[in-house]
Amino acid sequence: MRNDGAPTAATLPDPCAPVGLDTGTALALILEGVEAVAGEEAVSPMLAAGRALLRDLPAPAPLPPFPNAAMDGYLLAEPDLARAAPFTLPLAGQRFAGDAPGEALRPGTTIRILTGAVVPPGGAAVMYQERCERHGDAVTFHQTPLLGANIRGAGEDAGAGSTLLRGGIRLEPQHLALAGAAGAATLPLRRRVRVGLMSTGSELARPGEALRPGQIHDSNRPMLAALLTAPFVSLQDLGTVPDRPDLLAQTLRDAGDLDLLVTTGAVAGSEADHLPRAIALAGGSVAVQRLALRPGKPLLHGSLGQARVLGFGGNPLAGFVGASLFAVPLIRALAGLPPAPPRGREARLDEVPGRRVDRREFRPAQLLEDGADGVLLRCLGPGSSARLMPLAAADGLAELLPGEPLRVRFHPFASLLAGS
Ligand SMILES: Nc1nc2c(c(=O)[nH]1)N[C@H]1C(S)=C(S)[C@@H](COP(=O)(O)OP(=O)(O)OC[C@H]3O[C@@H](n4cnc5c(N)ncnc54)[C@H](O)[C@@H]3O)O[C@H]1N2
Ligand code: MOO
Repeated sequence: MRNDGAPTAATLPDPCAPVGLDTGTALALILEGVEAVAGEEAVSPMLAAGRALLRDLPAPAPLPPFPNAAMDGYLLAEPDLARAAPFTLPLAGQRFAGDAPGEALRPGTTIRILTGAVVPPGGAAVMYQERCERHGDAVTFHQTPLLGANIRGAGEDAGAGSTLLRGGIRLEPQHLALAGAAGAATLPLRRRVRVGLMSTGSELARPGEALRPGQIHDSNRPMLAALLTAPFVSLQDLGTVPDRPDLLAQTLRDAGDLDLLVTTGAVAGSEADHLPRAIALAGGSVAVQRLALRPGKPLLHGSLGQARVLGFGGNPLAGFVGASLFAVPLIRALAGLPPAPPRGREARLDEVPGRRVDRREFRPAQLLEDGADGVLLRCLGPGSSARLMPLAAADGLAELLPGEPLRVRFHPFASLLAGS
């Protein structure tokens, strides 16, 4: 934790110091002691996609609950399955999906039955209609079905009381079909992770506001809001706050209950970087670490009340990389999901990028080829973490590997989103 006021040799980061902490160690520190947020919400399966289920979901009844037809056709009783086709039977009724089972099927008769309709007692097989011919009140069968043909048995999918979904899983469409089939009006979900987003900098004007000399508009909050949005996240926008410890501290005090505060700017340790002090004024405790990472060398990490705090450098690409490497795994851990830091895919570059550093480095990259010969990328832009146009034109980030001129790992943008 550094103090406000004039910088001293002790408070300024030393540019000649060894490159810094590796990102794996930094993530381990960030995740140390993190537990999934406590608190439960009952949520309709219509709105539950992408969130963690807290408890096992048992089947309240067998699935399907009754034997039913798997095809549109005609129902036969067991004694009639011994007949040699073709043979003709009188039509004794009909069952559509949603009808009650009704009377038992009498041997020597057939009934019209549609897919999903209850098979009444005595029904032994459905012959699908393509092998039958109806003439008024009689049906000729051109094929004899086997016992049980085209009948879905009660409980064949799941028995009553069996576990349909395990607690802890992230609910995807395939799981929600089962939750729907079980008739669950709501599911017990972990409450959303509350994430606050704040940009710091006296140079930042509000959206729609004309720029005064020396001002720019905020790129980081819209970008981070998009990166960190997920079904299991509730975002709170704390806005842009000038480099003043009192205003920063007041904003933090007003923020309410957060699980994670994500900030950008004011981490390099200059005399205008008041964020660590403001967090201390608001009752928190943070430290700025230097990482072996570009962009994103300075990283602020600590806590404020119940909330974890992560602060990234003000340059937009520093925030992009920091959020992808640290904020997304932390949010996932808080949401009770595996933190899964981005792994990327093997790829190669079409040419050696200039201005490389010997540490983990990320560059905006365009996908040139993705075929049998692997993934070929081109780095865009001059490698400046302030440039936005190369980032917007890219398909993802290329992770340059120390000592490897052309071999990289490719992180498509979609894979870096908290909700991916
Ligand atoms: N002498 C040194 N100077 C700098 C170093 C260093 O190691 N020694 N590191 C550079 C790197 S790398 C970064 S990243 C930044 C980190 O500095 P801060 O986190 O204190 O960020 P600021 O100074 O507030 O801003 C840096 C840069 O980014 C612009 N910015 C800030 N917020 C936003 C925003 N929300 N939207 C768009 N742009 C933003 C800001 O205007 C500055 O241009 O320090 C370097 N300097
Ligand atoms: O964090 Mo700075 O943007 O490394 O380049």
